Amino acid sequence: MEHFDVIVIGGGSAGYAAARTVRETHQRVAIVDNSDELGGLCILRGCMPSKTLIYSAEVLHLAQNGRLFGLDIPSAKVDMPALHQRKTRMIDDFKSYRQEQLASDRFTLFRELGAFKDPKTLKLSTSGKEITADAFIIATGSVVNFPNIPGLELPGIWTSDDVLDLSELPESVIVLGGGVVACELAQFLHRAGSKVTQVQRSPHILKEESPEAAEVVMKAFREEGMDLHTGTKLGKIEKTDTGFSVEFMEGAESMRVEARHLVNALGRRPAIDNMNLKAAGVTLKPNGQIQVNEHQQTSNPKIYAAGDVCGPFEIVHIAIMQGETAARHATGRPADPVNLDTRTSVVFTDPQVASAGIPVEEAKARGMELIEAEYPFDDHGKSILMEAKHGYVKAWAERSSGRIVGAQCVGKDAGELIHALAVGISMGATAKDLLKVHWYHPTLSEIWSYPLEDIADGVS
Ligand SMILES: Cc1cc2nc3c(=O)[nH]c(=O)nc-3n(C[C@H](O)[C@H](O)[C@H](O)COP(=O)(O)OP(=O)(O)OC[C@H]3O[C@@H](n4cnc5c(N)ncnc54)[C@H](O)[C@@H]3O)c2cc1C
Ligand SMILES: NC(=O)c1ccc[n+]([C@@H]2O[C@H](COP(=O)([O-])OP(=O)(O)OC[C@H]3O[C@@H](n4cnc5c(N)ncnc54)[C@H](O)[C@@H]3O)[C@@H](O)[C@H]2O)c1
Repeated sequence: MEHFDVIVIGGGSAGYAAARTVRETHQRVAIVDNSDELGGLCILRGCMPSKTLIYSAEVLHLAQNGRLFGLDIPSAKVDMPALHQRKTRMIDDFKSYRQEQLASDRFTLFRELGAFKDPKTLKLSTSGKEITADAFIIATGSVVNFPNIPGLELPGIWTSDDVLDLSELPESVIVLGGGVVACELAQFLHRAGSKVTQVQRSPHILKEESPEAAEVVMKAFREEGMDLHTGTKLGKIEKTDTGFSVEFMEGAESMRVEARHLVNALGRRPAIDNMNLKAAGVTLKPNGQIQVNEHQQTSNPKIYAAGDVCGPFEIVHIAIMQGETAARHATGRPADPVNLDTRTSVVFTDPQVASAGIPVEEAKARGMELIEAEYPFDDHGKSILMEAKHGYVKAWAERSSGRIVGAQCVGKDAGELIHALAVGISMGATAKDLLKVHWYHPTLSEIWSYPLEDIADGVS
């Protein structure tokens, strides 16, 4: 039986980071991955293809609104085959680099599904081979969830994978859900030229974000002409002669919408099917993700987990950090737990929603006494001249010290802008510290100086 120092199950962002980190000190590292194509979700069907398409749609949107900037652009429209080709070219490049890394002789790569036979043995699905290790790192990611909604199992319903691989423009699409995937892809489809209807259960989209932030995005979506329904309860989905219909309640009103295509963007669940985790002594959280401690150890201390399979955030840089922590701990090295108090997140809608640090409500619930300050983009020189007036920046700090504990930016390029505050939060900076920065004029970034000044003035 082949024995390894560490076996990593799953070769996506978390798994590759873990394997690379183990390999710094140990020779015998196996990666087990059963995908048809290596590379992981982020590169193949997640972050990179979606952001490639979303950026093109943003350029198109600007061109179509050329009049706002004093430009006469007679017509601008999407060329779906060209868009698809561009995306494919980019992803081919990113994935071939990752595939080379995974297939290099630094690792032993098994292209099979791994399932535990017992806490120390992994059985491979195709060859039937059994392999053992001193430690395991589970990084198998997530799969699209299909909640129990009548008709959701019908053939032809799309997931994000299908939207990201479109080479023709769909005439009309219903997008179910109001999470990050639903919002990013619904706006992309709308801007590309499809007639989009989005149906969300909660009263506001992006329920992980503040209602104030979601409100800005909802307003922008509606102003752009998207048909957005919130506060709904889904009924049944049916096939029609031309596509699909969805029945739902919106408040007390019974609604029915139709379109040629339907996208299930109702969330993802951990990819743990057929892994026999019970035999390995690995327990799950109530939401189905693998339970881990601060060093990413599962209920079996020799088995770790990292990435979407354990959460709590399905975000690629967190998956990488968790993979590195797991690998360092598994190989007996000092391993800093991932500090979620300095986390960042970005939703790539337009306007974008970006956050850093501890969310304001969470900070208050922990008993922190805060000073909060915000400033709107519609009163800021650079955003006004860029016609980017949706949204605001907001920061909050400990009242006693002025140390910034969190920040949010909703607006154009918020995902870039948030990093100025993310650096400060990660380094424990106060508002006064951040006011030493030479905030260049006129930039979008200099808008941060206004709430920072208010906070610095208010420190008790
Ligand atoms: C449409 C979309 C857009 C996204 N955009 C962003 C973004 O902009 N920014 C961001 O931070 N995050 C984004 N994400 C989330 C991000 O892609 C994930 O958080 C990240 O890729 C998870 O990495 P992972 O290593 O945990 O899992 P994955 O990359 O999914 O890797 C898991 C690997 O394990 C393999 N595997 C599964 N089960 C087994 C088994 N039993 N045996 C062997 N191998 C197995 C799989 O085949 C896969 O290769 C997006 C997600 C989606 C769906
Ligand atoms: N920009 C980014 O960083 C980015 C982009 C895309 C995805 N992601 C990550 O991927 C993960 C998955 O995103 P997602 O949007 O697929 O999932 P999600 O969990 O964020 O959203 C799921 C949506 O489906 C709705 N829903 C679920 N079950 C339902 C039901 N039975 N009836 C009606 N509505 C229901 C929820 O209300 C929610 O609006 C997220 O956690 C996110 O972190 C990140």
